[in-house]
Amino acid sequence: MDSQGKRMMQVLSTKSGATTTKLLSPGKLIVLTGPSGVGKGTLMRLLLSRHPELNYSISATTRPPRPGEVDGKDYYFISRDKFQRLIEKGEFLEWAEFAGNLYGTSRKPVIDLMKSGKSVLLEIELEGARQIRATFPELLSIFILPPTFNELEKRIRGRKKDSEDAISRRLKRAKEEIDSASEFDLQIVNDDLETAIHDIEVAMFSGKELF
Ligand SMILES: Nc1ncnc2c1ncn2[C@@H]1O[C@H](COP(=O)(O)OP(=O)(O)OP(=O)(O)O)[C@@H](O)[C@H]1O
Ligand SMILES: Nc1nc2c(ncn2[C@@H]2O[C@H](COP(=O)(O)O)[C@@H](O)[C@H]2O)c(=O)[nH]1
Repeated sequence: MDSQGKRMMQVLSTKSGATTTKLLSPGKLIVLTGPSGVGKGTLMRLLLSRHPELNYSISATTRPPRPGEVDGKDYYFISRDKFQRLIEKGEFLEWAEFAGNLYGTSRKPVIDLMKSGKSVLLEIELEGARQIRATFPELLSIFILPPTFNELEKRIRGRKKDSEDAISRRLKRAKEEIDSASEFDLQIVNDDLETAIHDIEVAMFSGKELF
């Protein structure tokens, strides 16, 4: 088996705590989307730590860094002018305005990873997910839902990272986003974190295009 076709062994944890050996085929694109605060980032970090063959693309944003966020690790924090220039040069695979800031996925790193047979996980908002789905119809797209709207609000507030203005913009947008959940391949409720991870893993490892 050559490096492109090499299937990597992966241990898939199950809800019972038992493990099963699974193979994730390379060169796949998986998109996690859903409202702000639903837990996409938390799920993505867990998936990346458990499945080293998955790759993450660091997004660019015009949002100022939150305390503790690191440029080049959490995001590339850039000015609106620079972001606009990158749009004009066609450097983004997708980009969108969300709650007053611009966010985008750089084209080259994602395409290079996929060309070299690596799998890529993107964690992006609704408009960007739609753009990616139009470009790569074969992708696996997963919409993460909160157990209730009240719980979503509790999570956004609980992380204490956003201003009141940002929280209300995000909650307003969340209602519209949740109404679009059925556009995506799968809808997974992030109530119990381990159950949600398990459900995503099942989709990743048993979807026909992922085997
Ligand atoms: N299953 C869960 N149960 C309870 N709390 C959770 C769960 N999943 C995530 N959280 C918490 O919810 C908060 C928001 O999670 P996170 O930042 O991952 O959301 P997000 O969808 O990535 O948000 P954003 O889109 O704004 O970046 C965090 O404090 C996180 O610890
Ligand atoms: N369309 C894109 N959306 C992105 C990208 N990177 C992150 N995001 C999404 O933006 C919101 C807000 O993020 P936050 O870090 O300010 O809380 C959230 O839904 C992210 O998933 C991207 O490259 N493109």
